[in-house]
Amino acid sequence: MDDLKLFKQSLEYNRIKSAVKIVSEHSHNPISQHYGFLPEHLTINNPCERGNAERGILIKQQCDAGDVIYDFFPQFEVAETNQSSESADCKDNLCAHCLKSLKVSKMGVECGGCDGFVKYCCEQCMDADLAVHKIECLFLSCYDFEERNRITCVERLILRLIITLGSDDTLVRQCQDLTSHYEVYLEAKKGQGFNNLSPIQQSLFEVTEAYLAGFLRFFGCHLQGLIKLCFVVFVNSTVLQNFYDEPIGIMFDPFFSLINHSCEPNTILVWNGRRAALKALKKLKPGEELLVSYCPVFLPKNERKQQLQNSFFFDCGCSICTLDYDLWFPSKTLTGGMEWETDTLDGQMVNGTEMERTAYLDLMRALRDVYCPEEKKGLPIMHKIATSSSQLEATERSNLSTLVYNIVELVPRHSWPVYKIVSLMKANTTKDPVANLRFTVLTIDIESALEQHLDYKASLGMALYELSVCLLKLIKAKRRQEINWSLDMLVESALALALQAHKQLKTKLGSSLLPPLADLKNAVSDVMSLKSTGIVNEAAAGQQLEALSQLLQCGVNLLSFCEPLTARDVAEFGLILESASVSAKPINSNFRWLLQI
Ligand SMILES: C[S@@+](CC[C@H](N)C(=O)[O-])C[C@H]1O[C@@H](n2cnc3c(N)ncnc32)[C@H](O)[C@@H]1O
Repeated sequence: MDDLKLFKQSLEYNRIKSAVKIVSEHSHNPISQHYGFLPEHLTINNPCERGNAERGILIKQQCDAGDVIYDFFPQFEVAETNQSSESADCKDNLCAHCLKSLKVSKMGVECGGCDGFVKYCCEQCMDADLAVHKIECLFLSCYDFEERNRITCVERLILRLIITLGSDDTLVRQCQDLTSHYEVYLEAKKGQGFNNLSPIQQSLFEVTEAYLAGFLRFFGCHLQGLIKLCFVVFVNSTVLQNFYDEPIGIMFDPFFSLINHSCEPNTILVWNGRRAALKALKKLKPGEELLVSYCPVFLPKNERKQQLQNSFFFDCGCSICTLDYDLWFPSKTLTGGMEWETDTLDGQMVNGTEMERTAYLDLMRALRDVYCPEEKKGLPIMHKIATSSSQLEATERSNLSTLVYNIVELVPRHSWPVYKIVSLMKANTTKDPVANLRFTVLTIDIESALEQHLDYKASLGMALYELSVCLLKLIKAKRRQEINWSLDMLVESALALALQAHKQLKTKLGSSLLPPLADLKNAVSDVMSLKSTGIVNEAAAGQQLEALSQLLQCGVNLLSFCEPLTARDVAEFGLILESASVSAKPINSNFRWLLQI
């Protein structure tokens, strides 16, 4: 009798089937019973013990920005099936158990049963994964080579979850109780099918049908439970990242799943191999809820809301989505009804009339207030820098104040791009915890960074770099659309910063000590001349992006002057640039006047 037949007659198979059935039933137990090993400083907030609308994780004690709140190995992790444009890491070069690079270990072991589809770095890892993989392997063996290579990491994670349920009662109860929103799928099936859903949800539901067909064929069991498990994974899983914040697969951890989303999160997940650390982005008081972001926070509000609805099936009710303006791009309220998405006003038109120009100026001023709503925070920060940097001359102090002021205005302090830089910087600084902390803190709060005696050169370099990366992220986000005013606005600000940074470094350090900055001036004048000639064609857009890349390189140089970067970091920066290349669209503007703000 072959292995598959034997398995289907086994006790294990029957246990899995009954676990799937239990998952589909309503839970009658208080959730806290399913999470026996909570860290002491965390608690589950579950006001009505069974409803989940307000359920989340609270911290019981105070913690500081940068502190690790929860350090864990996620219960399930599966690497991408194929290499993607965003990362070279995938299941073919990562150990399926410990996720270490197979290139480094050099002693890879392949599973013969599934023709090497699953690989490990050593025999120990293979043995540790055996209990789950022996069944996963039977499943994979039902497919030919090409079909198997189309199996996604999400499908594999659901499969591994189903298999594990057979031997883990706690997991069964947790899955029974986790939010899944699978009723959205059931209702769509009952009603008019998937036609009324957004295109992204339609394709997700179609993929779900394919997954379900495979699982039903193999396990021959309870459809309702299988559907719920697919949705438990959709709603509760998170992108698995490597040390460089590149997406390399998917992870699911039942405790981490209880953390709610906010577009203004107070925590962030940082990766180091298989280990995930949830870090505080700001000081947290006892009783405060931990919040992570499930989507990029620097997108405009309507895009964030759409992403959350498409992927997690909820309407975001976080502190900034409930504001009646868009914190990141508050154009609707402030530009008399123009929306970022549909805004066709380009630089040309803005230059066109005095009224439009004034509208944009107003927008800029308003942005300044929105980012610092409490007490126009930019001003005290400027003051603090000016008074604490006693070694600076008056003009330098005032320039630096303006510089920091601009950053506070333009970049949300918890912005993702900043975190990207930090993780890249980590490669250099992990050996030095103080330096590491210094960069972490910078991403969280400029004010407290100053208290950490962040040095002058580093802040200039970071300032420039932060804005450049922000720009590139924006280009990526706007890939399929026109490069419009918001990008130009940032270009100009980055240029202004670059010029100031260069000038101040020169004054401070003398030309002989300057890092290789010769190209900075060229980069700046390139962009400037493009803008002032007002050329409107594809080549001009391409050249501008090129000039921007150079600007970014200058940021890297400035940084490497402070802390040498590794070759890998520099290559990473190159990758960011590459992935930012857009199909060039006309750039119409001359925003020189923005520099006067
Ligand atoms: C990963 S779960 C988080 C834990 C969830 N509260 C629970 O008790 O199971 C994600 C789900 O929580 C709810 N949720 C999380 N953040 C939210 C937010 N900002 N606004 C509205 N609902 C949210 C949504 O139902 C979402 O699909």
